Amino acid sequence: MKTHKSCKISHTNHLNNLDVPLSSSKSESNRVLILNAFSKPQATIGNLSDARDTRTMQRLLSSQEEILDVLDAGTTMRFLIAYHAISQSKVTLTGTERMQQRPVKILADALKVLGAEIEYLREPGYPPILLKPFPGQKSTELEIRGDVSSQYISALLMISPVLPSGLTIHLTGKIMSRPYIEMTLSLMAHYGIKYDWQGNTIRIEPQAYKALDYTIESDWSGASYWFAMVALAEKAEIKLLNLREKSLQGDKAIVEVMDQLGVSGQFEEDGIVLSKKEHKNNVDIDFSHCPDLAQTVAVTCAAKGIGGTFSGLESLRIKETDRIAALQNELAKIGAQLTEPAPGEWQLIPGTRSGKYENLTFETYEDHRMAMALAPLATLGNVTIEDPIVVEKSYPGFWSHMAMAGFKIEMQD
Ligand SMILES: O=C(O)C1=C[C@@H](OP(=O)(O)O)[C@@H](O)[C@H](O)C1
Ligand SMILES: C=C(OP(=O)(O)O)C(=O)O
Repeated sequence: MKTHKSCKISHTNHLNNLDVPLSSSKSESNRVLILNAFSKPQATIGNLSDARDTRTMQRLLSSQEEILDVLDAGTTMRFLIAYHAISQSKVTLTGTERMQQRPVKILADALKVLGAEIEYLREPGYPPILLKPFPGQKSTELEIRGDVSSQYISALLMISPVLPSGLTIHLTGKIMSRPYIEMTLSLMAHYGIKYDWQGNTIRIEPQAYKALDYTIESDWSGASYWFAMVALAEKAEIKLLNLREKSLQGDKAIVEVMDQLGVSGQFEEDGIVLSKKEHKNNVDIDFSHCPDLAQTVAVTCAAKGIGGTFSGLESLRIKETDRIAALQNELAKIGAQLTEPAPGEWQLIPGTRSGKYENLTFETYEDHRMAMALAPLATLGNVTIEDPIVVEKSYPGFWSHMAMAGFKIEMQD
């Protein structure tokens, strides 16, 4: 997709008889690429994601360069730090300006306990980061906080079986984004790895990855924007393809969340059919284990006039942008407020401007999820989304799928 200044989406409030193909999961894809890199021979991966973050992971895993640029891909950065920390190569990992503000110290400190030699090239605790050839394993056990990013834990888990003495990881504090840790372990199990998870301790013995073909499911985070469109449209019945009732992705939680916001989901063999139903007037949602759904849900509540009590939003400040600040700014344009009356407790106050909109323009803060969470407002009026190319990070087909759904999409320079 070419870079355009903005994208105008013309108002459409009926979405009918549509099969949405979606992108496949970038979280599953990025893990399977790392696991495949550790396996001999490699497995065949079906339905690998077309997300830029996945394409970047694939490209960098086969690169011989000394400086690897992950762009704005957080999982790619965190997984590759662990991968290269225990390799015999000398590699620098860098990324966009924002990526250089996303913390990696907790992961790097854990890798140093293992014996890795790591240097920060600019700001201590942040990329760019230099990973020297691994001198050998110094420890078989480490402690790591579970309340900042699960990506650090997934990164350590995936290298554990190939460490000469395996690894015991003690998780401390609250465990956030837990389904992503479970996804990592389930995919490792698919590759033949045995693990033992008791309480807050995970033990993985040294063992070989065995390639087994795998087909990646559609992306539930990307699906959430379609749930939002159904919640907000006047009439809607659509099918989202290749989503399974038994999923490795925690963002499948969108089915239960949107059930309260007026969307009924019925699983079929090849996906899930969404239709409209009654909604609640107030909801109480904890996003600790599905942080990527927060923007979709906040925008949907704001536009439907539903009050929200939200928790588990801590990690939103260290993602592609400060997602709390970005939401506060953009929700204000539809008269809604996101406030924090007590630490960690958030209130979504829909305000007076829910209903139909005139022309509204939204900024996206270099964050794909801001663009895709705000786009469903086109069911209520004409909407302009700035910097539409941001969606490429996880869902490059998003605008063309919206066009398929009947929205008139005009890219503007
Ligand atoms: O492991 C993963 O694939 C991800 C974990 C989550 O991050 P945190 O664990 O930092 O919350 C999520 O927000 C991100 O989009 C993808
Ligand atoms: C936070 C996200 O991704 P990452 O951390 O991999 O950049 C996301 O996709 O919303």
